[in-house]
Amino acid sequence: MWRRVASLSPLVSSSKPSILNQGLCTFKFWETFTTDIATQEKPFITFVLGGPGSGKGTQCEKIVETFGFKHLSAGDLLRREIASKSEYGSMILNTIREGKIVPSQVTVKLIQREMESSDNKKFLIDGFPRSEENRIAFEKINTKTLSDLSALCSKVKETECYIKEKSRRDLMKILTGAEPNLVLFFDCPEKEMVKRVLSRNQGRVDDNIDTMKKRLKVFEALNRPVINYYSERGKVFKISAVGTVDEIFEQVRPIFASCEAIK
Ligand SMILES: Nc1ncnc2c1ncn2[C@@H]1O[C@H](COP(=O)(O)OP(=O)(O)OP(=O)(O)O)[C@@H](O)[C@H]1O
Ligand SMILES: Nc1ccn([C@H]2C[C@H](O)[C@@H](COP(=O)(O)O)O2)c(=O)n1
Ligand SMILES: [Mg+2]
Repeated sequence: MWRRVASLSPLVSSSKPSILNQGLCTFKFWETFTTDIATQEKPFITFVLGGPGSGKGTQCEKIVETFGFKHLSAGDLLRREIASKSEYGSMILNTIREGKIVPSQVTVKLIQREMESSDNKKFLIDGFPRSEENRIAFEKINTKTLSDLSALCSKVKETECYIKEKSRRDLMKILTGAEPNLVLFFDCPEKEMVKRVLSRNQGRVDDNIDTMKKRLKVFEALNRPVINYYSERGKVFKISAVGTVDEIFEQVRPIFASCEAIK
């Protein structure tokens, strides 16, 4: 299970060591602290990107079946909010109808809630980040983790346990997960995406030609820069989304099959 930093806090609330046993305590504390962190399972995060109707959701189902990921579709989480008539429901509905992007704090909160309540640590985050704003907001979840850890380390110093600056930084690196492990990009011609969306038949409010035109523009203007950002960091696997579902999956399969981290 993915354990959160907060679960470590009881470790630092133990009473201050006496002068005599301080060295031993420091050693034991450090050993326990680092072992606990090292054995912590970091989430394995895959972002699944591509234009509207490129087949992200369809391929995610196959990845789940084959590799046992937890699938989190940002669009599905937002539609669930609409259906549950939550406080943001009508704002989300209007935004989706307009083919625009819902404010990041709403979407990130929904994703974060699902991640934190999942026993599965392998996540497929489908349709997110849709914009640079989304991407940066997601990174901030982890920055918060970082500052939690910073506070934790200061507390450790207060109890006179000795942590070298370098160790502290290494620790932070181990615990943070701001970046996805990899990004799948389903590359599909616009004409094909339009055809697929207009014949999807799932009663979605955005599956009509007017909204679709807007979504395609938003994809180019806001989502493309995110794909470029991760491309520059060598994280993007570009997949040709033309062909049968099985043919496309045969391009996806080797990416995960060769990935030791998810076994
Ligand atoms: N390779 C394919 N060939 C033909 N049709 C496909 C293919 N893959 C998916 N589809 C169909 O195209 C439609 C869109 O697919 P899907 O819902 O997976 O796309 P998506 O990228 O998740 O879209 P959105 O961003 O709008 O949620 C669905 O009706 C799906 O069954
Ligand atoms: N990160 C996201 C993901 C989705 N939305 C909104 C806007 C999309 O057009 C709509 C449908 O998403 P899909 O099912 O196509 O992935 O949901 C968003 O605002 N932000
Ligand atoms: Mg989808």
